[in-house]
Amino acid sequence: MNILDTIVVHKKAEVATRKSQTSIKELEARPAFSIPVRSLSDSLLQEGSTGIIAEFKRKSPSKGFIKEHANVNEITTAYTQHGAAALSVLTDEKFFGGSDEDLMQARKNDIPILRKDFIVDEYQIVEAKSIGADVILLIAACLTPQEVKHLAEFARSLGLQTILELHAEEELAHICDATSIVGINNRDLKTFKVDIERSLRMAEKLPAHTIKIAESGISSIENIVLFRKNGFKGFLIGEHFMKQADTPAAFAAFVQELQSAL
Ligand SMILES: O=C(O)c1ccccc1NCC(=O)[C@H](O)[C@H](O)COP(=O)(O)O
Repeated sequence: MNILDTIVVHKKAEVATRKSQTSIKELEARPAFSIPVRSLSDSLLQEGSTGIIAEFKRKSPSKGFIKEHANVNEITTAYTQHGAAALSVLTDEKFFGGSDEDLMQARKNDIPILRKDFIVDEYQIVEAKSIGADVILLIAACLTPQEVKHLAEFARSLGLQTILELHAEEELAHICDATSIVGINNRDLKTFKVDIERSLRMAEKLPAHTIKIAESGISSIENIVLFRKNGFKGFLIGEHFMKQADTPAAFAAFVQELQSAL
């Protein structure tokens, strides 16, 4: 079994356990469930936006530990203060060392937050809203087109936006009305190989109105300038910032350099 299949099997079991512990009614009663949702598309399309979706990521299946004891408050606050367009917080514990608590801490910041997890069930979308997320991710490689449509429409009914993550041309059939934001993952989630050109090749195939996000393996200003020239509005970056000894300072310097390059 490849890593993505392993994660999905684990996630389905985890969701079953969580459902037996906390009802939908209890999730809906949490204060964060009722707070206004921030729009990712508005933030990415805003004049002068850096477009950076800055990710808080302690470890990953491809790299192991990146920053095991990272402080979520310190890092997400610095990302926000220094110009991130949005935050991405991994909530998967087993494979990424994240937690719902990390996202709840990050919610102190007033910019859109992506719950970065492996969503296979409506329950996780209610849960995302109940911990303060504004956006969910649906990964085409682990869902059918019908499941994507159903889950994206469900997210929309709760006021949440969806990023549909694609990796291969065959997955273009997963695009639907409720998925106007599409992320192209440069990392093959089965082999971990990163190919920055993948975003550029796939971008040409997307419907014209799509808001395009390049994901994974982005580590330079040149990468972002090239993606922008090709119509990308968003850039999901985790490892490059998290692996720096001083993540807040490295992020601030990166944004400053980006702004002078644009
Ligand atoms: O990052 C991984 O190793 C990984 C492995 C299997 C499934 C998903 C994985 N990552 C999730 C992501 O999509 C990235 O965290 C995100 O795009 C940021 O990528 P990066 O800037 O390369 O950390």
